[in-house]
Amino acid sequence: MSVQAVVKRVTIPQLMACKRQRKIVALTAHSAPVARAIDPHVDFVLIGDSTAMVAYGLPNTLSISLETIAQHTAAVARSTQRACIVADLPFGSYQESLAQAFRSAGYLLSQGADAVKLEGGAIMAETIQYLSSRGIPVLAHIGLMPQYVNTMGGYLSQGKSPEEAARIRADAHAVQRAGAFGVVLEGVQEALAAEITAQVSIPTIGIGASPACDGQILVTEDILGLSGERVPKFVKRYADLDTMMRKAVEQYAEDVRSGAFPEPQHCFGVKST
Ligand SMILES: Nc1nc(=O)c2c([nH]1)NC[C@@H]1CN(c3ccc(C(=O)N[C@@H](CCC(=O)O)C(=O)O)cc3)CN21
Ligand SMILES: CC(C)C(=O)C(=O)O
Ligand SMILES: [Mg+2]
Repeated sequence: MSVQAVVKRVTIPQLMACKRQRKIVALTAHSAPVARAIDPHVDFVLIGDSTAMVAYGLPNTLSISLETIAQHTAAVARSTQRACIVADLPFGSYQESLAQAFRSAGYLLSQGADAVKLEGGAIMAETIQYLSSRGIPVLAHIGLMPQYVNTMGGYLSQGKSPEEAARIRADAHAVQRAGAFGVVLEGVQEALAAEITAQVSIPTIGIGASPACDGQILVTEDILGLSGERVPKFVKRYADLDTMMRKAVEQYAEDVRSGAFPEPQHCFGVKST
């Protein structure tokens, strides 16, 4: 029998049980080093379609493929032991039909995801019901939905008018009824987030949605200072890794040019004859 300690991943029922007990902590990751760094500290890690923007320099999240999300999901799953793995279903991989959604979500689970996330409320209820009743846990994402950037006309906070707030409230109830294990609330005001969090029995995960939510998620590059100057208003920067990287690379370049690097300890011994 192995003496190696078996670290069990956080399960979906464990995440659900956090509701009103303790805050759920989540961050995004798409690479091994970031996944290793966040694994001990988060309840779940999201392989977000924001990878399109923060890792591939694309202008929005619309053009990242299922295959690319799958590759990053496999990398993150290999590099973590503890955190639950949630992968974003990218734009175009689930809206066409229930069969397409199951095929895409099933593929992400085969690559190491424990659950998938998809954008949409009432409009996606049938899909959420289809997947969750067939063994694929679904995290819903409502409010500001980046895959709707073209119909919204930008990344605008949602639920400001009473009609919009009522729609988001109805979306939260619809995804709960459909079987979502949780719901991401993005870019909604505190009063609405607090009301939804109090009304639904599944955990709410906020991003730009106030401390009233049952948990919080942010894009890791944003908190590390690796996503450029323009970050959403809701981001808090905890480090400036961009400056650290630039300084390290500048020093390396200087050392190569001056001959200060490599030193003897960086060289393989030359056998004297
Ligand atoms: N790096 C990164 N971080 C994110 O949080 C993120 C992504 N990328 N890509 C996908 C979406 C896009 N997101 C965004 C992007 C910008 C704003 C933003 O700047 N919003 C304005 C408010 C606009 C308004 O309501 O008028 C802001 O000032 O925060 C919000 C969410 C969140 N997601
Ligand atoms: C909720 C968030 C952070 C998301 O969907 C993403 O990073 O793609
Ligand atoms: Mg996303």
